Amino acid sequence: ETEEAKQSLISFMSKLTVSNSSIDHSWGWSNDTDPCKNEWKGVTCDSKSVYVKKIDLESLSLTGTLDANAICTVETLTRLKSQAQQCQCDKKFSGYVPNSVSTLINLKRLEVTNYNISGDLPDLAKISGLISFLAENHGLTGKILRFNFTNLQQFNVSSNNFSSPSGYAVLSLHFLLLIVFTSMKKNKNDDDNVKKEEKIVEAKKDKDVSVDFSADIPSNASSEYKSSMSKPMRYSSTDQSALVSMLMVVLTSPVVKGLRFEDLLKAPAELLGRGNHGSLYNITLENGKALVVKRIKDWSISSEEFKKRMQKIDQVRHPNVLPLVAFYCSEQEKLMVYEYQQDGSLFSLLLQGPQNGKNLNWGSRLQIATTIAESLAFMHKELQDNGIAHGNLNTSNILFNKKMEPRLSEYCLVPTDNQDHAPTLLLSSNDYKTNRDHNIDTFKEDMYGLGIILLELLTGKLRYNNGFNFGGWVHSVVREEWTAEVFDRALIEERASEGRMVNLLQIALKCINPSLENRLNMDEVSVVISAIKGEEDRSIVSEV
Ligand SMILES: Nc1ncnc2c1ncn2[C@@H]1O[C@H](COP(=O)(O)OP(=O)(O)OP(=O)(O)O)[C@@H](O)[C@H]1O
Repeated sequence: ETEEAKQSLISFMSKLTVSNSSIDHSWGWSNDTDPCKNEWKGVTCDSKSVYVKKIDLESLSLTGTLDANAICTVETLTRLKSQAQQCQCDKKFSGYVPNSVSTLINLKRLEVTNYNISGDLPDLAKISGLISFLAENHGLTGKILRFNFTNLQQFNVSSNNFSSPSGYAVLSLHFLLLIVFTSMKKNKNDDDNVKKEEKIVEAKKDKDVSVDFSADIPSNASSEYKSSMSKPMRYSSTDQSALVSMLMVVLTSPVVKGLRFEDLLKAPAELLGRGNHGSLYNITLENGKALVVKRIKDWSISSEEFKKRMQKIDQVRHPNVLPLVAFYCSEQEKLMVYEYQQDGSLFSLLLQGPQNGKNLNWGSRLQIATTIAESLAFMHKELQDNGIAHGNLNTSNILFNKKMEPRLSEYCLVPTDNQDHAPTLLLSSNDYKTNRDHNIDTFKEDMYGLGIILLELLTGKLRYNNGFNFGGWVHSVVREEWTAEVFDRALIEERASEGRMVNLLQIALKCINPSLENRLNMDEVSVVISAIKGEEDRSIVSEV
């Protein structure tokens, strides 16, 4: 996490206590630890352990002041949950929900029930991705403003002291909103020209009070996604609308037939990550289909060139390269759309260990290495003349299907013709910084990326590790002739063939050779890795 966010969290926790004693040190929440890497109690981070996503204090039996203001700098927060037990209705908590909570644009759930929270209800309309707001049994006051969230699934502010929108005091307003039906009422507005939705909600109330929650909203995507994506979508006539549709190109995939840019805007969106190349969102279309949208950052490539590259990529298909299903391109915005892959990435498998029946034993690691090298060799061969390499090869771009077959995603995100751009994308690790060469060739860079992936598979360690010089570490271990020490313990325990592991290690070291000239090409690498795999297969057959 950033230092600022960490300090905010510490300040937030400092106002809470456990039954009049101080906070348990074993929970973390201290200056010398990191909320994600040191797994602070109650904190959940993203899969790369970089930023805080959720805070759940429900099980910690805390008392004190819930200073929600303190955590408003933790912009990545998607959930804040803190619930006093029903038996603690003497309201040991106090606090308030500040208006600045609306700066938490990624917030999806805010659940603070049974505390002694007072003050006005914050302006929830600004957090358009909110799906749950539970704040029952408080002393919340003020007016419930007109708002409408297409995403909202739960809203409970029972037993508070609100006044109605028209100003009449309403005591103990108790209602549970059930979103029963969403009707789409498309309505073009000449000023902002965004699609509008009208939601029908059913309110079950214990007092005969009607509150109007309907208001027009531009879309139901998270506000960051929505606001960023809607900028280039300002159009003011039917002609321009048609032009916008032309900018959205749906490729040959039957899964998204007829997909329109408006469908992307309208769909609920969840931020999956912010990488070097931009932000990635998971969106769900009305028909239930889940897609991911990569909103590309700072790619100074002409629209024409972008379109050409995308169409070229579409023509070169390999079963282990995730196909692009659509793309969008305007002067301001470039988007790439893929199907959502629910079976995780190589990064998460290496980081979190075996999950959902997936296990990285020696056989599967060798299979993954062989498949990636083969698919890259194929793509490089087919796209050599067009100068299109993957450009961003890393373990989070290797996604699995149910059978644990790897697929490369985001092929072609880096233009080879833009030398100014390429180095910044590639300088994300210290090991590369030390070996950088200004004459970047993205095909060779793919080779470097593959080398690092092979090292990660062999060592079980991840390249991205706070200033850790991964490549340098491997080199030093090998130089000192401690080769066996470099391998993942699990592989040694499994009695994987040391000879074949050393052979693969040698290939990896060749791939990351600082001298670009001396690196092999992908076809050569693929042949050698397949040979190691063939040897392994034969040894298994002969053992049987
Ligand atoms: N099609 C997909 N389906 C499901 N998850 C995906 C898909 N593509 C990427 N992801 C996952 O989403 C997360 C965020 O992806 P993102 O591309 O932003 O990460 P990154 O590769 O580190 O960034 P960048 O490519 O910009 O350097 C990663 O964990 C990645 O594995």
